[in-house]
Amino acid sequence: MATGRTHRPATRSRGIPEATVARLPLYLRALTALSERSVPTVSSEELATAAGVNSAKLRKDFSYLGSYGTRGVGYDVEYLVYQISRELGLTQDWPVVIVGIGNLGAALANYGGFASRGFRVAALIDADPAMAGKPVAGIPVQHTDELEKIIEDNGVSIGVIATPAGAAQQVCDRLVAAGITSILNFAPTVLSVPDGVDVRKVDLSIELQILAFHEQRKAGEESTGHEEGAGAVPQAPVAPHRTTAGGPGADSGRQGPDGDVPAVMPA
Ligand SMILES: NC(=O)c1ccc[n+]([C@@H]2O[C@H](COP(=O)([O-])OP(=O)(O)OC[C@H]3O[C@@H](n4cnc5c(N)ncnc54)[C@H](O)[C@@H]3O)[C@@H](O)[C@H]2O)c1
Repeated sequence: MATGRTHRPATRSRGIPEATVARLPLYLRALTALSERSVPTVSSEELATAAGVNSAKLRKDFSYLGSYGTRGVGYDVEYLVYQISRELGLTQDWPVVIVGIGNLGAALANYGGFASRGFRVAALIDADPAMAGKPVAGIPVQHTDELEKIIEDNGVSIGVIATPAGAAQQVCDRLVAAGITSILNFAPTVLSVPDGVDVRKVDLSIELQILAFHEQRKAGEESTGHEEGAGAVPQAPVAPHRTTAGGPGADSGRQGPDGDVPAVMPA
């Protein structure tokens, strides 16, 4: 964990555990899909399967929201979408800045999923003077010289860092000094931030490494299986499809389909 990183209590001030908060986006994604198909109600079991979590855990999570469903009917999909969106703070617009508009930053800027989830890309910032003024996803890139002014003018509280690792801490420091209190870091480095600033990092290569670990275990199991026929001692079964420790579904005892647990983790 980064030195000086915010230490959040395991339970948020409103009494919702962090593990529950981390699962809310999974429920919301599953519920949004149901809503798009005009499904009016859903049982806890169906929703748990769609979200890739254990249904008892889901019911416990929803009890923190004061949502208990109706016996024999289930949960009202639209109301639950509203409740979870409100709890996650998604009923308001969150302006976001992306710093580092290379391959990844441009891909993020072009990703339509932010806007539909309440995150408006307010500005794109890059240190390369040659990029200044060039539109990416319809937004002109602005130079890092303008960073503080951009954040102030747009009331931005969430920053996305997509710079090379070597520049990330310095970018982070400037973002924080300018008033940013939440950072999503894609650069492969651990950021140090003062108390009160939340950092989440995304590292797809770590996710791949975890998959590689399981592939290796599976391959080992297969070869052991062959030996088994020749009289070898059977191995303990490999745990199916586990996530990164601490992920939203990590303690659920069962996992959903690929991609259910976001490749995002606390810094
Ligand atoms: N987390 C992941 O899963 C993941 C996946 C891909 C890439 N990455 C990381 O994302 C980062 C960007 O990757 P990329 O392929 O887009 O690189 P890139 O070289 O295409 O883009 C980096 C951009 O950052 C800009 N930049 C450099 N220093 C800066 C500074 N101080 N302030 C503002 N902008 C600055 C550069 O001008 C460039 O436009 C790298 O750190 C890379 O390792 C992470």
